[in-house]
Amino acid sequence: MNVPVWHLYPDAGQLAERLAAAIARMAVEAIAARGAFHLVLAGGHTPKAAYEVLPRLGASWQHWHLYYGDERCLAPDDLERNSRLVQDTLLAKSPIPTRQHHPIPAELGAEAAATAYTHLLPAQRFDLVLLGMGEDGHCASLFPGQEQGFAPDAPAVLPVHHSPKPPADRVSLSAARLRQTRALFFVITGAAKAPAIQRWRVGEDLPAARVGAGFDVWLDAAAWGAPAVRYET
Ligand SMILES: O=C1O[C@H](COP(=O)(O)O)[C@@H](O)[C@H](O)[C@H]1O
Repeated sequence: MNVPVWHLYPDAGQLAERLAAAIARMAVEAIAARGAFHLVLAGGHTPKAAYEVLPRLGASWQHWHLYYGDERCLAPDDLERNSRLVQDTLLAKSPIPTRQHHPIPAELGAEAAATAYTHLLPAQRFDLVLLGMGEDGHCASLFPGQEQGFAPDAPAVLPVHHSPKPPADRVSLSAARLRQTRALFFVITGAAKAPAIQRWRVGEDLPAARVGAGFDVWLDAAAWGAPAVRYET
């Protein structure tokens, strides 16, 4: 399967509500079936609205385990850290045990953090991976032209240097590890992402397209950029 399943919402607010409800539902199902919910969180600013809604809809928080698809090599409390956004939204209002929140220790530097996170990741596949997408089509910290993250023998976690988007030093899960999951949702909103979505739709080999092949893309009308055929209800 090379194409994703596109899910269109009229606006970012409705998308966030529906996404949070879907995550909460998947958590209930995973906990009932396997006793735990292993969720990989997206970085960037796009998922903020869903992270703010989720505490109202989620339950059985003691069984949630949180991981990250990527992190920026900044101090732990830096406002540009992906984990800082999660701390200020989802974690501020949901009692997920601290020991089950697994930020990437990117403050150690890219190499040391990648090694530490490799040992910390669960052996089994994730229940759900959330990913955003940059205007250049990158996802997690897998940027166009940086092939290491897509190699068949890539490690699960990679140090990333010379990122075209600041900061230059980052840590990212590889494409193969991100795809070891029961479900993967891209979350993409805003008109600035429309050109990359258009490139994805016509088959360009963007990092997001490579990771997302066969999975789901949730997007608002602005990111879709063209008249919608049908919105999700
Ligand atoms: O640098 C990154 O950018 C993308 C997109 O971020 P957004 O602010 O436009 O939502 C993000 O998905 C990635 O995880 C992040 O580290």
